[in-house]
Amino acid sequence: MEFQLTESQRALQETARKYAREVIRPKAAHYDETATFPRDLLSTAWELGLLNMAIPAEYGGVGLSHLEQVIVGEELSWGCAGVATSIIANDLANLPIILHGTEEQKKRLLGHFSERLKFSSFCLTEPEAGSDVASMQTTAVRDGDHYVINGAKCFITNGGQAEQYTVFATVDKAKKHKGITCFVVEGRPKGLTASKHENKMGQRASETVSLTFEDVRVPVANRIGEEGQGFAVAMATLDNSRPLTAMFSVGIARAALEYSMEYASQRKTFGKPIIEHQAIQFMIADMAMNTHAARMLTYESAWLLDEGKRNTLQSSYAKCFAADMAMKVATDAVQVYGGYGYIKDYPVEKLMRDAKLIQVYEGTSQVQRLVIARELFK
Ligand SMILES: CCCCCCCC(=O)SCCNC(=O)CCNC(=O)[C@H](O)C(C)(C)COP(=O)(O)OP(=O)(O)OC[C@H]1O[C@@H](n2cnc3c(N)ncnc32)[C@H](O)[C@@H]1OP(=O)(O)O
Repeated sequence: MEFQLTESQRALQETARKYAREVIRPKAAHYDETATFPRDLLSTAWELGLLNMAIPAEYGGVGLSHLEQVIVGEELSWGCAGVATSIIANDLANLPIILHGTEEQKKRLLGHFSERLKFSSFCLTEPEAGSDVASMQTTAVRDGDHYVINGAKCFITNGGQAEQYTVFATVDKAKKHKGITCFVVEGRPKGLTASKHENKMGQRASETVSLTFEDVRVPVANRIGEEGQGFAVAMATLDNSRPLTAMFSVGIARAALEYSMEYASQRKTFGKPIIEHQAIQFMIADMAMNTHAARMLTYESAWLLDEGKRNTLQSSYAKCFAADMAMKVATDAVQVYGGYGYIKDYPVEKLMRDAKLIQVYEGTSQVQRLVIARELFK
């Protein structure tokens, strides 16, 4: 067992850290304030090979291991979790193709992402179904060598920018999860419309929209897996993507810890820097300890995937622990800053707003506990 990064992993970490420090951080407050799409930042990420990390090199992607992806994920989120979510959305959308596509589909549907900066969206969540994926209402009806998709999806990252959509729909509602099927919709066909960008509490740099599908035709050749396999495709995708969202939490927590240490060293009360008060020392010790514990859980959940092992349990351990931890650490950072922590001119209230979303997306903290309990009692 090794507890240190290799030389190439450290080099990759340094590239991502430099990008986060010099490119993301200077503009993070602007994109948070304006809630506009950070295309310039994403363009630089694409040029540096920090976008499309999960697409294997043989299909034109960056081809990083899962461990390498989470190492990068921590740095991106340290820069700004909203920008990190925008960057990673392509990988989430492309994972079903990477994991379950045929050779022909992988070449055709992944290869073009290396030609220029392009976005792809993962369309699973629906207004009524939410966490209960098996209850989705979007339908896909076979019509010759096409399917016709009708329905609505919500909370879709980069949905207004995307040129490709990975969409889950049911071919038979009565079959519940056994009717769900995965499709790739190319381009922006007639009948596919995106709403305005949602006005979110945090991660405001990531674009979130609702999508409506009205008689959207998709060729049978773009069905990923068989009819009825879509639920398993979605669950396997989330097993693969949750380590990254866990690591986003670590990035937020590390930023909150660093800001708190810096502020606590400068701010004085009762004649000494507040870091010399044990009350503050204990808070900062807890912040550091829990950030590190989440990082270790996340490394393990990613390493299992690199070993070709199922990581459902460890992926939910990491996502759940890290998300709840980041919320607590960011809230404590606001406490360390006192009144200034509540003011937007200081950096920590953004971290608290950004952390909250990680307890909600990619499976809420409650869904993670459900998965953990089911895995334990299997
Ligand atoms: C990184 C950037 C982030 C971008 C923005 C974020 C985007 C998002 O948030 S994506 C959407 C997030 N949504 C979620 O995470 C959905 C949460 N819900 C779930 O995960 C599931 O619905 C969950 C766990 C509640 C289970 O639901 P439930 O309907 O009870 O299904 P369940 O009975 O457990 O399983 C059904 C079948 O699937 C199988 N299955 C379950 N889990 C898995 C798995 N991990 N792998 C393979 N198969 C699985 C089961 O074995 C079962 O198989 P069978 O058909 O043989 O019985």
